[in-house]
Amino acid sequence: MPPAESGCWQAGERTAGEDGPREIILVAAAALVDTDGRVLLSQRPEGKEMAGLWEFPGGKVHAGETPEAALIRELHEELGIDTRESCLAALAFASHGYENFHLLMPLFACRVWQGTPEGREGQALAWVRPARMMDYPMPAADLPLVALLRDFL
Ligand SMILES: Nc1nc2c([nH]c(=O)n2[C@@H]2O[C@H](COP(=O)(O)OP(=O)(O)OP(=O)(O)O)[C@@H](O)[C@H]2O)c(=O)[nH]1
Repeated sequence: MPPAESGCWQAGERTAGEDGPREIILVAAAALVDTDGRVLLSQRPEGKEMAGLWEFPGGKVHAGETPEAALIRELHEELGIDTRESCLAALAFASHGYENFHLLMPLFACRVWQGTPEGREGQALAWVRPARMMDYPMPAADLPLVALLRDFL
């Protein structure tokens, strides 16, 4: 198929970076996968930006932190579970321009952790098969990752 007729070409008439540079925010996220192949999604609580949307657990990487260390810290803080760097497998990344910032988000698969995930910050949790993730509204950055999870998991 000629490039000009393919979906990605049609979807993006604007050139990336047209609006000038935006701050790049580095966020590390996890696809926690259970023994049935379901992935844990966490609902963003009221009062936060993008409240109500379902996302992969994780959060911003602090200065001086590696993405893996940030993710281990966030999983403990948000869900009360413990995992190790050796249990994190780099799976994919999202690179997405939001209005106020550009999100760069490595996504790690994790199948081994200690503890039972619970919404320590009051957030709802759901174990979801990748094929059913379209039933859960997610941030725009995550949509390409959902397609990858369907293929990889
Ligand atoms: N954890 C996570 N964040 C995501 C995903 N997709 C996505 O666009 N984001 C965005 O990444 C940004 C950083 O996430 P965060 O959880 O640390 O941010 P936050 O708003 O809670 O900020 P805070 O840590 O200052 O409270 C948010 O704007 C969030 O919406 C995702 O799948 N997981």
